[in-house]
Amino acid sequence: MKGTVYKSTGSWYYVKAQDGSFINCRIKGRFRIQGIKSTNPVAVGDVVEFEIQDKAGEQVGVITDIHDRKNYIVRKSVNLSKRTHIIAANVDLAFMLVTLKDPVTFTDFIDRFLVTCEAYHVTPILVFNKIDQYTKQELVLVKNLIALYSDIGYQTIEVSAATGKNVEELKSMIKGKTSIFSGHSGVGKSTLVNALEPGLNLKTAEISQQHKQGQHTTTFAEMFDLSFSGQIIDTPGIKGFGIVDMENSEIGDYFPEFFAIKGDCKFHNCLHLDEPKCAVKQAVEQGTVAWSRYKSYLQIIQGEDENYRTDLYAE
Ligand SMILES: Nc1nc2c(ncn2[C@@H]2O[C@H](COP(=O)(O)OP(=O)(O)OP(=O)(O)O)[C@@H](O)[C@H]2O)c(=O)[nH]1
Ligand SMILES: [Zn+2]
Repeated sequence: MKGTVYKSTGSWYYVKAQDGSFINCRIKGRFRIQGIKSTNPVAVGDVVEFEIQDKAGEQVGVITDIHDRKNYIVRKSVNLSKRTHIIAANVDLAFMLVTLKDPVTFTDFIDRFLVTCEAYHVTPILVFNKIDQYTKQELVLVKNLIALYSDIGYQTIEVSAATGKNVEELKSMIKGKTSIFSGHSGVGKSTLVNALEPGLNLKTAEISQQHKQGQHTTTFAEMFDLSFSGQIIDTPGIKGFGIVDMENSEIGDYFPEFFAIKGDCKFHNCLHLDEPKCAVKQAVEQGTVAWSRYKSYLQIIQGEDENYRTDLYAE
């Protein structure tokens, strides 16, 4: 039988069958997926084949096969092993909530998210939340950022989870799709999702509270059906996505505006660093490519820490 994984605890998988019923499944003993060094062979969002077995009068599912993934999102494993943890598979849209204050979202964080989405073939959408809380001056900064990213070709939307502004528009974007929401703690993920689907209480708040108390909890993603069709994957405790398994030579290609002009670089394998006659660096100098984007690129290529801070908004 075919089904979709809605939840996993590491040893159990909660699978929704095509008839809408849910079955607890285990993985067949020596079941492994070739070519993926991950700590979890099956993830939320995976489409799987399973068999029903009768164990002491109880029906238990056994996952026997996994269908090809359209895409998957990973993060580095917490234990620093070289293996990765698959957060979710078969994701259509990845939303990142951005706020310019309370908390501040810096452009390097946005850019890392976008690069990861490019690499994993997930469509990113930048959601500028808390649009109700900005002064006129701050709104100018928001508009500038929106212009920057929409010029590159990214979808953006201004919303207010508090006042409901553009929540209906956002709803029409997620309708019928499988979406994932990320962003710094406090950007309003839970509030927004509750505005989209009242009653769907995501665990994000609860988990970050646990972090504050210094507890380490292993958290697992979970998928929820939306009443107006579509699914949201809740990923407790995940602010952004890690950049893993990326060669320096491919990072530039995940900046669409760099990719578009790299044919004009003197060297076909230009890394846009110190090479002469680099079209990307020229574009940065001329202002047609944003300096903040180039700066993020340098940070990623130099492997700087994700929490590296810049104060670009002050410029
Ligand atoms: N002014 C304003 N406040 C908002 C808006 N959306 C959320 N908030 C407030 O921002 C705070 C954080 O919101 P949450 O929904 O808990 O944020 P979160 O992203 O889920 O945070 P974590 O659970 O820590 O990841 C709360 O006090 C919300 O009431 C908004 O659109 N406007
Ligand atoms: Zn170049």
